[in-house]
Amino acid sequence: MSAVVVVGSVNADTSLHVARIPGPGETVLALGSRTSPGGKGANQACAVARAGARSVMVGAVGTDAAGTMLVDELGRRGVELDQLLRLPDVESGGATVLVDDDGENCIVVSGGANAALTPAQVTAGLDAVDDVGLVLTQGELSVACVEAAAAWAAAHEVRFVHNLAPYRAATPELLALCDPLVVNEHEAADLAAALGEHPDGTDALLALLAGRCRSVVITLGGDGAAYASPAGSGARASARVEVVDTTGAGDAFVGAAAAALLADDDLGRACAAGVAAGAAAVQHRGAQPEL
Ligand SMILES: Nc1ncnc2c1ncn2[C@@H]1O[C@H](COP(=O)(O)OP(=O)(O)OP(=O)(O)O)[C@@H](O)[C@H]1O
Repeated sequence: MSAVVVVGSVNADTSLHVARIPGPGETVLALGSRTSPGGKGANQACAVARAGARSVMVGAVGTDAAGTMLVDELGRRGVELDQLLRLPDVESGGATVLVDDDGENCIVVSGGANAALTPAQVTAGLDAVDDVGLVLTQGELSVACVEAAAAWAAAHEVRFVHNLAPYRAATPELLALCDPLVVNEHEAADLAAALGEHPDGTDALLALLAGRCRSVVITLGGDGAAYASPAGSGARASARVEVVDTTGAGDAFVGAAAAALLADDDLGRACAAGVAAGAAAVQHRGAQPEL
């Protein structure tokens, strides 16, 4: 059975619920806290599995207790972990997530084992997976690891999907392989600015990025998502739902959309699947639903 292989970060998330997110120099008391599996790669791998597709994780955690928790939790969520390395002498990656009463968040990520992963380990991990149907990456691994995954996908004629989150500079060569590039509105604007352009509005942003990538998706928060590809462009609206916590909404979108693309859905149907998963994600606390 063909797999979505997620080459990405795995973090232990500590989520702190606060009345409001503090400014510089301020201290606030948390109203509650919980530790759960996170990291954009792991969140997306879980979303792929939740969508019913075969999901394989290529990445790294430490040999610490957090690493053991992460392996257990991802396994329980149906993600294949044979290529998730346990690296000695390095801590597992971690993120501290502040979520306020309005569901807004603010996140600090510590790379740990994710930052120690090498491009050669990424390539070896991909080589070891049987029947890779789609390679999915995000911006929390090193640029060199993402480029190694993209190069592997190109060499093996496998679809490459990149979620440029968090935003960072991307080469024209990497962008040209993305099918699609998935970005939110801020990441899209940052990317456009880096290309020396300041297009006004989503349609202009889509047109600009579609010219640099094989296809592009811009997620629009509560408004859903818009897409453009050589086969056509369009938008998928989100259902109006009560927002509890937006953490991981983008990851839920990307994982569900990748699972749909693996099943040969077109980009419009993949966006519809992503929007439905994103709307479900904002209705629970944390990056992933409790099991
Ligand atoms: N308020 C909302 N109501 C319904 N759906 C939402 C809402 N916010 C986000 N979503 C869903 O999640 C998807 C991704 O959201 P968004 O565009 O905010 O990405 P993001 O900034 O990467 O998210 P995050 O960083 O919070 O995980 C949207 O396309 C939509 O489907």
